[in-house]
Amino acid sequence: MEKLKIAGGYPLKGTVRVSGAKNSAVALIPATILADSPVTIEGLPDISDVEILKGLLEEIGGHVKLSDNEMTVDPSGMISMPLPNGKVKKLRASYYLMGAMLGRFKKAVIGLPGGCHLGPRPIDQHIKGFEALGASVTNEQGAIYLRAEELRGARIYLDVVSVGATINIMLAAVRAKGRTVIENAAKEPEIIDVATLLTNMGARIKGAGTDVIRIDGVESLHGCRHTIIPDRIEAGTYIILGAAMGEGVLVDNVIPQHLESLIAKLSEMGVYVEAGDDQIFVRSSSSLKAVDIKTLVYPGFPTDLQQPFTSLLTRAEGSSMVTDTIYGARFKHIDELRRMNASIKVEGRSAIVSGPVQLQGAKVKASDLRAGAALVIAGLMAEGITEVTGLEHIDRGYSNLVEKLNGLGATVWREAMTEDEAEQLKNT
Ligand SMILES: CC(=O)N[C@H]1[C@@H](OP(=O)(O)OP(=O)(O)OC[C@H]2O[C@@H](n3ccc(=O)[nH]c3=O)[C@H](O)[C@@H]2O)O[C@H](CO)[C@@H](O)[C@@H]1O
Ligand SMILES: C=C(OP(=O)(O)O)C(=O)O
Repeated sequence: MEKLKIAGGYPLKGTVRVSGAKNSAVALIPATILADSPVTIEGLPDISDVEILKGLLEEIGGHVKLSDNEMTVDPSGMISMPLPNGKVKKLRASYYLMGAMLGRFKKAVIGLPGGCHLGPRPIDQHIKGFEALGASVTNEQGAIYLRAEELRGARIYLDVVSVGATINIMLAAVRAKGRTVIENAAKEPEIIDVATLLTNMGARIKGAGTDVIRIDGVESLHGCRHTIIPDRIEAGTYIILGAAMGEGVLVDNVIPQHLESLIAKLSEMGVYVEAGDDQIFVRSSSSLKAVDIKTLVYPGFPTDLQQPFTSLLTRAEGSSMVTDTIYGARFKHIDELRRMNASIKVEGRSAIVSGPVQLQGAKVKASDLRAGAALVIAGLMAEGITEVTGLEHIDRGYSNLVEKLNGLGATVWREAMTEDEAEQLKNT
């Protein structure tokens, strides 16, 4: 087991290149199951979620090659192998195996997913969608059993705007008979990316990126080549870091339109942010103003940037309110930030940050992926050395983090934990 050590307090400068989007990758890879010939995806991030999905596709008989961030999946030999346990529990997005395997084989057994613990994360809307398409869905000892004689297009209104349910229903519907209409669909850029791949595979999808998606089912799908979109959350994390500590940080390979809510909030704080075609330049300021943020579905402020943004707010003058309307309990990073001298109160779905304070290095633990990002940013802002444990969460979503940070002039390194430290961590 390893920990991350950060020597904080130094300004950052230079260029950082953003990798492919985790939340696209984890849907694009299962989507390849639906084809009958090889699919190649370019620009995948070096993250554990991608490795785990590769292993899962191999378990069901896929031939998968992954090198230089490019994955080619030959799905022709795949079978509907039950996956009730094991790797499926290591990530959230294993739920996309349900839609993709149901779409291709009309049956699937998939264990309930893992992923970040952000409070309750039900999948009732996914199940509602599968049932509307004609599947019977049961939960047996923690695994979801899906079976259908045939899948028939249906009109499905999502009671909750859900990224996962929107994509999962698309996956199940592309090879169903007739037309499926998803109403109140999520509009995140990753949904458009998945629809683009499926369309290149021969699917007929209209309206991805709006709240009504129409899918006309086709008999079969074929292989193709697809380039993934850049990760707007990874980009946002480096932009926030640039806003906190940057003497001039250029974040390269971004789609600035995906980050408008973040850019607006940073400008309101007094951060210098300039968006180019596929780059964003950011420079901190000696005094930052407090702002309130409320997370919302896209194009609102992303919940996945709420935790990293909270670290930045510790430097702002005054009181900032952070409200998470998507995950009301996504505040496990706050106790750790307090250990680092932050002054933050949690009241219901909101955290109130008082600043400015000078953060101090400390030993902290990442409870989930973006809590990890928040602590890394805090460590870089802090005086002294910070040690972050729980790296398995951070490795789910940040490609080559140490190299990218050190490329900006940070001093960050991974170190093996002693046996005592590893034992202590297990008991916390
Ligand atoms: C792999 C992936 O893409 N993960 C992202 C995805 O997660 P995920 O797809 O799991 O998140 P959803 O968009 O589905 O969740 C949004 C909200 O709807 C609720 N809900 C969701 C589904 C459902 O069937 N019933 C229900 O009540 C959730 O509890 C949550 O409050 O979108 C989240 C919200 O942008 C991001 O934080 C995650 O990074
Ligand atoms: C919550 C996240 O991921 P997941 O849904 O994969 O757990 C995230 O990326 O911040």
